[in-house]
Amino acid sequence: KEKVEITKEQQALMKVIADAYNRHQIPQDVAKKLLQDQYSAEENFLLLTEMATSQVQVLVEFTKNIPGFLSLNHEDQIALLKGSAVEAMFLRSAQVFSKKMPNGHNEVLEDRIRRSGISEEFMTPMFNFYKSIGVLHMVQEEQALLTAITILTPDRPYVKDQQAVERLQEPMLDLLRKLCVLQHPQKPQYFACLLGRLTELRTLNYYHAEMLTSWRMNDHKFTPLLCEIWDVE
Ligand SMILES: Cc1cc(OCc2c(-c3c(Cl)cncc3Cl)noc2C(C)C)ccc1-c1ccc2c(C(=O)O)cn(C)c2c1
Repeated sequence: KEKVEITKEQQALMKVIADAYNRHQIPQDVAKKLLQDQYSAEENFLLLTEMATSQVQVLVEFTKNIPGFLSLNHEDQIALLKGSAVEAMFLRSAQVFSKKMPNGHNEVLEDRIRRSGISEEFMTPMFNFYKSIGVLHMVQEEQALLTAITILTPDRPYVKDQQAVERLQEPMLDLLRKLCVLQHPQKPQYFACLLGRLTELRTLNYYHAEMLTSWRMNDHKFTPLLCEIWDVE
């Protein structure tokens, strides 16, 4: 049986990524609005839009803390953020559902998502993904690393220096593999399972593009930040 050891620099990398992940969260006043405001499809959409906008800001801050990210070519930094934003946000919202938010937030959040003008055909894959993340019971470090790995996907559209991105992603993948062996010794397939979720995430990009189109057909407005990161309007 291979003895898995986390090196000193891997411990340092883990700390940087986990701290950045924990430091950047949606402000409580935004999350709290979930329970307060009204319930019409209009209000739900506006609230989700506000949460998504806040989540993108959180994501940008987290990304800037990934060692080496800021020394990448600037256009590539933008290409990585735009290419991974939806996936990172699905990952985050899935973890929010599975981490059992306080006093019934989950039901409220689920209800608002279900009644925000998203058509049924996208609900199923979305909530299936939430469930498939939930059953994994990921620890914070795994969630943080998986998010960093998603952001550092070399083959996003318009990325010029893919090798430079691979060089940043590889140490994260190696660290996550070791972490999975140490955290889930009874599940040897756990690491492979996590990577499988990244593949499932990519399919959600497609559904999300359709969701955006159908919202826009019904004349729903997004914030400038969401328009920029999702190339709408
Ligand atoms: C839960 C959600 C949804 C969301 O986006 C909402 C949307 C999505 C869409 C959809 Cl529905 C599902 N998954 C991903 C996308 Cl991106 N697609 O378009 C929109 C808007 C523009 C209508 C953005 C962010 C959160 C979110 C994230 C983190 C937390 C959090 C914490 O960290 O503690 C506490 N709360 C209440 C959170 C809510």
